[in-house]
Amino acid sequence: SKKTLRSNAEKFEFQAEVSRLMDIIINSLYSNKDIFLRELISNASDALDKIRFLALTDKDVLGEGDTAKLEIQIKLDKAKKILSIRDRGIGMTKEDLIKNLGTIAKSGTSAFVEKMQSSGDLNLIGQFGVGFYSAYLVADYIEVISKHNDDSQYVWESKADGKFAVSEDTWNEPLGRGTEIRLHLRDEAGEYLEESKLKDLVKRYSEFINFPISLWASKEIETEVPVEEDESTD
Ligand SMILES: COC(=O)c1c(O)cc(O)c(Cl)c1CCC(=O)Nc1cc(O)c(OC)cc1O
Repeated sequence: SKKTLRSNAEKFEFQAEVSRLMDIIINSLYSNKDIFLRELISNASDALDKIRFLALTDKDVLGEGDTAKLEIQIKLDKAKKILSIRDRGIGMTKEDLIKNLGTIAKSGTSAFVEKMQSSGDLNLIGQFGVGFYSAYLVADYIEVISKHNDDSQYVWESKADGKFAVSEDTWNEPLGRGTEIRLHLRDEAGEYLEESKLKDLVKRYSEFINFPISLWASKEIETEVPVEEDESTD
């Protein structure tokens, strides 16, 4: 659901081409919205490939314990209507977040936008390196939390309204290393919080992925907090 961007965050404008792409995606009548998960799993896999390649020459980059587990975790939070895709890939520094997710469109972006405009076909979005933005097919507010070995943890956020914000992450659980894409789903995208649907999609899109993908549904325990009686102040 829509949120206001964090007040103390550094705010940026999307590069025009990227902004145009996002508008096309959001207004497209493209019906196969499932592709967003294929794109995010593919990005996670690419980021895991990058850190695994670096680890071939420098074992230390992997860290120890959980950060050494090269895997993808998908979490459903029905209460908050948030679908998260987390990987322990190479992650992004603050500069990477700003560059990769908003200011510098990859060369293919305008080519893809032209093609997409006429064909209406979003299916090839991944070939142009801008598959991330397909997540706006199902989410109206996205947070990207990332931790790279060379920087502290940052949060990128945007409602695809022309701007995005980046702030140092002092409130989320530390990732150790990698990226978590937190999709605040649109009201009409509730199907992506159903385990059966996600199991089916993960099976379909993980066929050629070389890393384990686990699916978690967070059980929101409804705790009743007794409303405190007003203390009678005499
Ligand atoms: C390093 O990639 C990531 O951290 C990552 C991830 O682990 C999962 C994801 O869903 C996404 Cl979107 C990312 C970021 C991937 C990305 O955007 N890469 C990228 C790299 C570039 O060099 C670039 O040049 C402008 C643009 C990019 O989008």
